[in-house]
Amino acid sequence: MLSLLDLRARIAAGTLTPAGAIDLCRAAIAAREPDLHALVTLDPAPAIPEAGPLAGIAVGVKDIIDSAGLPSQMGSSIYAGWTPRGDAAVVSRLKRLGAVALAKTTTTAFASSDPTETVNPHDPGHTPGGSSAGSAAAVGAGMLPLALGTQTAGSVIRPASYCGCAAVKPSFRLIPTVGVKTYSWALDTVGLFAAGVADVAHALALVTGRPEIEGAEAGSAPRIGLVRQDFAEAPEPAAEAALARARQAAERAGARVTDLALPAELAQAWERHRIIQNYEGRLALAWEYDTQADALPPRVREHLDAGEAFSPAQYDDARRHAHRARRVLKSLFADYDAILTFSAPGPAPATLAFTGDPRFNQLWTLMGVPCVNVPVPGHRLPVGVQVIGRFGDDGRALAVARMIEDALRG
Ligand SMILES: NC(=O)CC(=O)O
Repeated sequence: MLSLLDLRARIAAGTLTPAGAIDLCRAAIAAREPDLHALVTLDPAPAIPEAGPLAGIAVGVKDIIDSAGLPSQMGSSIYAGWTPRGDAAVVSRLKRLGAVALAKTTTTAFASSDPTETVNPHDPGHTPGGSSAGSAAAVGAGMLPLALGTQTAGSVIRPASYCGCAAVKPSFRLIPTVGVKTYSWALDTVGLFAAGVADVAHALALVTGRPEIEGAEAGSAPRIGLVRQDFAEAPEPAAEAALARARQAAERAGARVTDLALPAELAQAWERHRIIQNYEGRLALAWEYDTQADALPPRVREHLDAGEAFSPAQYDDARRHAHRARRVLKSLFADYDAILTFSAPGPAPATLAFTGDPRFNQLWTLMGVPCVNVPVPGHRLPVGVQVIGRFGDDGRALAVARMIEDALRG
C-alpha cells in the first residue's frame, strides 16, 4: 500500500515532488483499476499544490461527498451526472492542506447496502465491503494513500477490515458532514482510510486541526476491555483468531487486557440502531423515495420501506435507549482506556452480491465513539480488529491501535 507518511517524508526530503507523488498514484490506478472498479471519476488535470502538509497526497472521495467540478452520483442513476458547484467541508479542508481530490470512489447507493461493481483487491471473487467500497479497495490496492468514507452502520470499519487497510471512524461530528449526502443525521460519520494507523492518525490530526490526536500516548500499560458483543451472532473462526492474536500482541506490548461483558443497556441500543437508521433514512431520502422509488435498488428500497413503517414513538424510544446506553458506556470507560473487539464477522464474504454484516460495528456508530480498524496479518484474506475509545478520545484510541499494530508487525 502507499503510505501517506512515507510519501510526505520523501517530498520533505526532496527525493519526490508533489506532482511525482500524484504520478505514482496514477500509475497504480492504471495498473489496478481496470480489474478493481473502485473509482467512479478520475480528475484528468487536478491542481497540484507545491506547499502544504498534505502536498502531493492524492485523496479518494466517496461518491456521496461533494468535490467541486466532479460529479457526486450517490451510487444511483437518480444522480447520474449531478455535479456540485462546491466542495464538501472536509474536501475543502483537505485542499487547503495541499491534498489533491484525485478521484471519486464507488459507494453503495445512498451509502446503504446494495453492492457496487468494486471487487476485493485481495481476491476478485470477494466483496470489498460497503458502503465505502471504492475507498477501502483503492487504499487496500495501493492506488491511493488516503481516502474518505462514511459510516452509518459499519461502512468504514468493515470494508477496511475486508481490504486490509487502517481506518478511523472518528467521534461523532468530529469531521463535519456538510456537503455529504445524508442518510441518517444521527449516525452518518465521515471517516478516513490509509495504509497504517500512523497514516490515519496523521491525516485526522491535520483534517481536524487537532495535533494532539497524533501526539496522544497509549500509556505504558493501557487498560483494554476485550468485548465480544455476544448479543450479535458469533463471528467466524478467522475473526476469533484475529482477536486472540491482537489480544496477545497487546499484552506483549504491556497492555492489561481483561474480558468485558457489556451491560444490557448496550445490547438494547444495539438492536434499536436499525430503527434510528431507517426512520431517518426514510425522511432524508423523501424526495427520492416519493418521486423515484422504482429507481432505488432493492436493499435501499427495503430499508426505506422499513423506515416508513416505524412510528415516531418507536423512533423516540430508540433514541432514549441510545442516550441511556451512551451514559452507561461513558461510566464504563472510567475503568478502561480502550475497548478491543471484532471489526467484522470474518474475512470478506465470497460474493459480490452482499457487502457484509455490520453487526459488530453498528453499536459503536450509534454510541458516537471513535473506532479504528487494525489489520491483523496472517490470513489469506484480511481480517481486522477494532479499537474503540471514549467519546472525544480519538487520539488515545489511535495510540492504542498503533501499539497493537506495531506489536502485531513485530
Ligand atoms: N452506511 C453503512 O454504514 C451501511 C453498512 O454498514 O453497510
